[in-house]
Amino acid sequence: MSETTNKPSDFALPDVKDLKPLDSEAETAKRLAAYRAVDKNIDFENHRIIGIGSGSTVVYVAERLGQYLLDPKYKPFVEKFICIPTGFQSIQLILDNGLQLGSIERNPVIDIAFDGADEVDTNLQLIKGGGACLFQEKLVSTSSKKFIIVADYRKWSPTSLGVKWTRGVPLEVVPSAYVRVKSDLINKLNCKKVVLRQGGSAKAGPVVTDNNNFILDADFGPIKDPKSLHVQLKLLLGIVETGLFIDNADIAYIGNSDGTVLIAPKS
Ligand SMILES: O=C[C@H](O)[C@H](O)[C@H](O)COP(=O)(O)O
Repeated sequence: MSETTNKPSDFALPDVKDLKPLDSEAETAKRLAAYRAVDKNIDFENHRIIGIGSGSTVVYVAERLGQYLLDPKYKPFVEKFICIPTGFQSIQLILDNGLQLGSIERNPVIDIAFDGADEVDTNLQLIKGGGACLFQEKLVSTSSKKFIIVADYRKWSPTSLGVKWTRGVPLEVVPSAYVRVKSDLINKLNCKKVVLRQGGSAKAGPVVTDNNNFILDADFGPIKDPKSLHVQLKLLLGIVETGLFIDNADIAYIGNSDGTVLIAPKS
């Protein structure tokens, strides 16, 4: 029987620099950040449990891992990886790229996790949850020995959080408590504006998270002390988790439009 020419051993892992640009500068920058983060941080011999986040940037993390899986040199390692998802979309990314799906219940300690962010400041404090996935993302990222952010240049804030991401801090709330939380945010925490996130044209009524909760977007303007705000928010009854990820990320890979990557380690 003759061998096909398209067998996996013909696969050559592409260098991100050699790939054609995508439809927009931002999309190309996302791919660059994600590929570079995977290339520089995966330890094929020692990593086994890998966290895969949510959103449009982490798509390229899963894609890159899928490419390693096709390369005979890396396949024996990557096929043993157990990937821990942060939500429904993340499960699909893992499966679509041929990776092995695991659960955080079976694998409560994660070697390394990758995720996107809506805003990243110079201390690597983050706003996340723009895609309504924050609770499971935080469960995975805080269970990881190393947590890596991948993002494009629009997410990097050299001043403070709340400057680039102006839609407000995403808060996952128990549905029956959303009116109470809204009122507490305004009256107790001087929040400027709170919006119950809506499904828009794709769904009549509010967004419902993977945990069957609602999302409130709470605008505090520029956030001087994200840690203290996070602690205050957690004291309000009804808030399950906040989109402020504090002292969690170890390093951020920020793709620039000129083809460079800003690598920001935790200080
Ligand atoms: O809820 C969504 C997540 O926190 C995402 O990781 C975040 O919104 C960044 O998404 P993207 O990579 O699409 O900008």
